[in-house]
Amino acid sequence: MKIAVPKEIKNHEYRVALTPTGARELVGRGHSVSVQAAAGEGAGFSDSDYEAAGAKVEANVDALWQSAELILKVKEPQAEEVARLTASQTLFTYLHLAAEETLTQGLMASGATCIAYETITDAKGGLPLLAPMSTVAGRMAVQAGAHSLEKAQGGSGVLLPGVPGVAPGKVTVIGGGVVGENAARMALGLGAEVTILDKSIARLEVLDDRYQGRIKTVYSTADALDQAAKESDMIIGAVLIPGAAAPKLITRAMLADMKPGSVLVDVAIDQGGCFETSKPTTHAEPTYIVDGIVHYCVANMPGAVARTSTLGLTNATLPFVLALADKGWQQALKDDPHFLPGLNVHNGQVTYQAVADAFGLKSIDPANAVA
Ligand SMILES: NC(=O)C1=CN([C@@H]2O[C@H](COP(=O)(O)OP(=O)(O)OC[C@H]3O[C@@H](n4cnc5c(N)ncnc54)[C@H](O)[C@@H]3O)[C@@H](O)[C@H]2O)C=CC1
Ligand SMILES: CC(=O)C(=O)O
Ligand SMILES: [Mg+2]
Repeated sequence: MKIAVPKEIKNHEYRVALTPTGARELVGRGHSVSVQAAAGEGAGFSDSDYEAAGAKVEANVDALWQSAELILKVKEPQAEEVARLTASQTLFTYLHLAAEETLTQGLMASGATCIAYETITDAKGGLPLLAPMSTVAGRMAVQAGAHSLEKAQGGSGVLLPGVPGVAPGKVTVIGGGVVGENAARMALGLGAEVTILDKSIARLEVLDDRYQGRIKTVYSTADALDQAAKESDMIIGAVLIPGAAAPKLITRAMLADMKPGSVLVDVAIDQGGCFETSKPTTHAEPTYIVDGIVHYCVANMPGAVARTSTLGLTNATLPFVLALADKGWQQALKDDPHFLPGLNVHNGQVTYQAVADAFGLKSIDPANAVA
């Protein structure tokens, strides 16, 4: 199969979808791999590393896209990339479509087969291609939030660990999944007072058992959210309803109850965000202030630590990439019931229910698309 790896063009996105190690695996199985010149640079991989692995380095972007059967990316295609997609091509990348109607329409119009990393499942009920980047983003959320608490960033001037004689800052994490647990761990390590809110009792049980009271667990209700707004120095939004738009859990009215200069870090922004006042930001300008509350809403947080993130992401994606290349997308998805829900758009139709629901579209069963 002819596989192309474009250089990412989203603002401050330095990850790459395939490492030289992955290229070597694909080439060894008889596939042809073209990598856009300098695509791996931000993650520490040179063009010559890819050439040594048997890949072709392509400087001509038009040629790269036109010759590809399978396109491997990290972030959702930007407008100029959507315009390049054709009906015969398969795209494998993060898509987060429920937050992006224009992108959804563009992918439908392209006719391409679009498989999302974030809706692939595993036997344990997890999201194995989202988890490594959720781990990164959760760990980053606290360092981004701690920086945002500094006065120069518009923050309240609270140091999370406090000092002897001065109480630590309070961090509330809404959603105790992969992002949430990793954020809580970092906040705990810094010495903050940490509370996790979740709707899943089973998940709260796991966290309670794992942290033995060092992290407080609270069942997420409107009352619990009100209290979190009043008391927290930092609230981290880490909820997910797979594939769907995030519920708005902190409203604009609630900002008035927060302490001035407190910080909202909305990691769930890639699914539209879980705070009413969130809007996507970039690493170039990560924060903005609404009603005295600092908002950090970067939609591609892991891109900033591209070396670690690329290695973590490609470890998880490679088995799926190999299956797509070896079998073709239809057979690969047919053979693996956890790969099948990755299919979001095919032949002009949405194949993921939560995405169709977000825009009032009709979805078709992915099983019918591969039949
Ligand atoms: N901004 C960025 O750069 C990145 C964003 N993310 C995003 O972070 C979000 C969280 O991802 P994961 O932790 O992997 O998901 P996850 O599925 O592991 O955890 C989500 C948790 O939210 C809980 N939840 C759902 N609805 C809730 C509600 N109304 N109230 C309280 N808890 C609720 C669930 O029970 C679950 O425990 C996703 O939107 C993901 O796409 C992930 C990586 C990078
Ligand atoms: C999950 C995601 O959107 C990211 O890693 O950028
Ligand atoms: Mg996006």
